[in-house]
Amino acid sequence: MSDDLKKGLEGVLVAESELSYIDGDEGRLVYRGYEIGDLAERASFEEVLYLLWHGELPTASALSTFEDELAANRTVHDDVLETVRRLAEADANPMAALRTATSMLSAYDDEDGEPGTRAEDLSKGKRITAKMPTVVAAFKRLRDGNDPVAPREDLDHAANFLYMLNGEAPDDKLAEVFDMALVLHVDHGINASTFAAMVTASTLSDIYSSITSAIGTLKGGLHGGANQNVMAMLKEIDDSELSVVEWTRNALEEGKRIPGFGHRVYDVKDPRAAILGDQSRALGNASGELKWFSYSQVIEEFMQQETGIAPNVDFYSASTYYQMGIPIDLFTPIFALSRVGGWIAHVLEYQEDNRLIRPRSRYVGATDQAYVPVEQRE
Ligand SMILES: CC(=O)SCCNC(=O)CCNC(=O)[C@H](O)C(C)(C)COP(=O)(O)OP(=O)(O)OC[C@H]1O[C@@H](n2cnc3c(N)ncnc32)[C@H](O)[C@@H]1OP(=O)(O)O
Ligand SMILES: O=C([O-])CC(=O)C(=O)O
Repeated sequence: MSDDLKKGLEGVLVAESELSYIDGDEGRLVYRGYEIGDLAERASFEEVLYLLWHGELPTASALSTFEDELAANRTVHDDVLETVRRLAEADANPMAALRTATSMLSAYDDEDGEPGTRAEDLSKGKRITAKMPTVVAAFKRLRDGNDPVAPREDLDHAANFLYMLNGEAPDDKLAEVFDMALVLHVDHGINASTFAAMVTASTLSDIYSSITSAIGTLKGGLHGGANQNVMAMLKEIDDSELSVVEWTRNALEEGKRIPGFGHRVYDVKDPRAAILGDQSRALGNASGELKWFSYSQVIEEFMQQETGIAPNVDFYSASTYYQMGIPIDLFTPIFALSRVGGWIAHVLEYQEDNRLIRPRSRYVGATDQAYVPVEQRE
């Protein structure tokens, strides 16, 4: 492979950004100058959304207005709920259902501005961000044979989602852990799904199209879909006769990738994995069942020793969400409920100085072929 061909666009710079800084050697992540650890511990998801979209942390009154605006936009149109019901009855993949419903939401967003402008994309982006949790929670409830629970405006984004999912308001601790997870997942440079959103936006398409592209891209197992695969692995290990180390060693010997490990940018442990690992351990301690955290820790140590490959964000989010009682196939939709904030932020930033994104491939196929009519082909 020659030097000018960057398979997977590795290391290729496509934009300047003030949104998130990643130091892959030190394991450091910063949103607009603020360390991820500080934000995870001290800021709410709404505050971080505001920071990403507006460039600075909100004042108390700006935050309150912003929270109210999001909360007032949580309800989704009955037609969309009806489609979600059909998708649930058809046992659709939850990410596919979210992708379809998010796309459908655009038909009921009657703001008629100019796509590709900040005003239009920000106001629609707020509505998408407000409504996606309602879609995911409704899908889960309908799939379980329950009616959807209408959103509550008096709860914050994290607590309201758990309320709509379970039909009862979460205790403060669970709401806090979930809010922290939303903060940790909201942005991460030009990852694959963010790039997908930017490619779509760069054609001057609309923000619903960008978010729909991004949801489809986040779904895959090499990206956001890995969090579900991590939990499936932990459960498979639990069901097997093998020790955690034996299972992991066999998987590596069979040439399998261990979900939740490795990263295009980090050479060391993802800082988000460290924070989520603490949450996973704390939940295990609180319930008295440390199995899922312990398995994860053994895998991490073994992977470090055998391969030097460290965990990424998806590794400990899996056991964290599982211990919160969240169904495994909702882990990636939950990632999307957070990352939508980053997708919107990058679209807004890129469109300040938009240029169509259009890379090239090197043609290595045949040339000078003579066309043969179909009846003469053998
Ligand atoms: C939110 C997120 O998207 S975080 C990432 C979530 N994805 C996963 O956890 C899936 C598992 N991880 C992977 O498949 C990869 O590490 C990726 C896709 C994340 C990054 O891939 P790339 O940057 O293309 O790395 P690449 O595929 O070149 O891997 C480099 C080497 O590490 C190995 N490697 C990378 N990840 C793993 C893994 N999880 N398990 C075992 N080996 C791995 C590869 O086999 C390769 O080895 P080789 O050079 O001997 O062939
Ligand atoms: O940055 C990436 O390539 C993947 C990732 O960790 C994320 O999207 O959060």
